[in-house]
Amino acid sequence: MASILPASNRRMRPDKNTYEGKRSVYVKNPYLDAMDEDILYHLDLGTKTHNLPAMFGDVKFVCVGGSPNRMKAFAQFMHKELQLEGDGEGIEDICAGTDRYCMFKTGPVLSISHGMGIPSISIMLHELIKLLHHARCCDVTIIRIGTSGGIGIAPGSVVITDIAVDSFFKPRFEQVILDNVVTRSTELDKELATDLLNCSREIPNFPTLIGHTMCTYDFYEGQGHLDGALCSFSREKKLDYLKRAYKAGVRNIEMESTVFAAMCGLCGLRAAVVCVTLLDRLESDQINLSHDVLVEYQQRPQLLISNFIKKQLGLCGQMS
Ligand SMILES: O=P(O)(O)O[C@H]1O[C@H](CO)[C@@H](O)[C@H]1O
Ligand SMILES: O=c1cc[nH]c(=O)[nH]1
Repeated sequence: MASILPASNRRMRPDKNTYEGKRSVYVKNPYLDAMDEDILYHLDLGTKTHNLPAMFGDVKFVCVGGSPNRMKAFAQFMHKELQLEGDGEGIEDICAGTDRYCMFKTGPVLSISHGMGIPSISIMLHELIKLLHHARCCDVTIIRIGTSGGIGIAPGSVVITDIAVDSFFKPRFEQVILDNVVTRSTELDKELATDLLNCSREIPNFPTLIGHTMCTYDFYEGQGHLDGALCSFSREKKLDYLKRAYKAGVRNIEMESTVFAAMCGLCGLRAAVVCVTLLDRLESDQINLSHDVLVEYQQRPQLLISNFIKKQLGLCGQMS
C-alpha cells in the first residue's frame, strides 16, 4: 500500500531556488553522524582513507550518465572547454579501484557513470550525495546527460525534463523501504530547465524541447518494445500506450529520471535531466543508427551542458 510522504521525505528546499546564496547538500540519516568512518564502497572512497573536502570541496557541477565511456569523454571535453592545463587525455578515473562506476574531475565539474536503471543509479546517488556532504560542497547543480527513446519527435532531439513520470504517467517515484512503499515527488528545478532551454537556443541547429520524461523499470516490456525476448502485447496495444503517453505530455522514455529527481530533490541538489532521443518510438523499436550518428547524438547533451556550465562560470565569450 502506498503511503503519503512522511515529514522526513519532504524535499529540502533551504531557500528559494536561486542561484545565489549557499545551498548545502543534505543527507537525512541520523545514523551517519555517529559513524566513525563512512566507506563509500561502490566508489572506492571513504572518510578515513581520503580527504574528501580537499578532493571535492570545490565541486559545483555534477554530470551523470549511464555509460563510463560517455562520462570520460564528457570530462575530456570539459577539460578542453574550461581550458585547463594539459590536454586532458590522461585524465584519471577517481574510482579506478572499483569497476562499478567511474568518476572524473575537471575543475569544478565532476563526471560520473551510473549504469543502467533505477537500482544502479540509486546506489551511486546515495554514495555521491554522501560524498558531496562529507566534502562540504555547496550550491551544487547536478545534471543527468543521457539517451532516450523519443515519442512523436525527431530522433536527435534533446529533451529537457520538466517532470519525470512513472509508467502510469504519474509524477512520482515509489521507493520500497522495508515492506512499505513510500511515494516521493519527482519535481525538477523549473528555473534550471528554462535556463537550459534558453542556452540551447544559442546553439545553431540544435533541436531542443521541454517535456515530461517517462522512467521505466525495464527497457523492453516496460517501454512497449516489440523486439525483446518476451513480448505479450500487440503492436496496436504498444502504439495505444505510447500515444496515451504523448497525450499526457511525455516526450521521451528512459530508465533513471524518477529516482534521480526524487533523491536530488530531497537532498537539496538543483537537478536537471537532459537526454537526446535516439529514435521515435511511434516509428520503430530498434536503434539502428550508425556509430558516427550515435556518437554525435550523445554529444548533444554534453555540448549544451558544457555551454551552460561555461556561462555559469562567467566564461560566456567562449561558447562552442
Ligand atoms: O544513456 P543512458 O544514460 O545510459 O540512459 C538510457 O540508456 C539506457 C538503455 O539503453 C538506460 O539506462 C536509459 O536510461
Ligand atoms: O528507447 C530507448 C532508447 C534509449 N534508452 C531508453 O531507455 N529507451
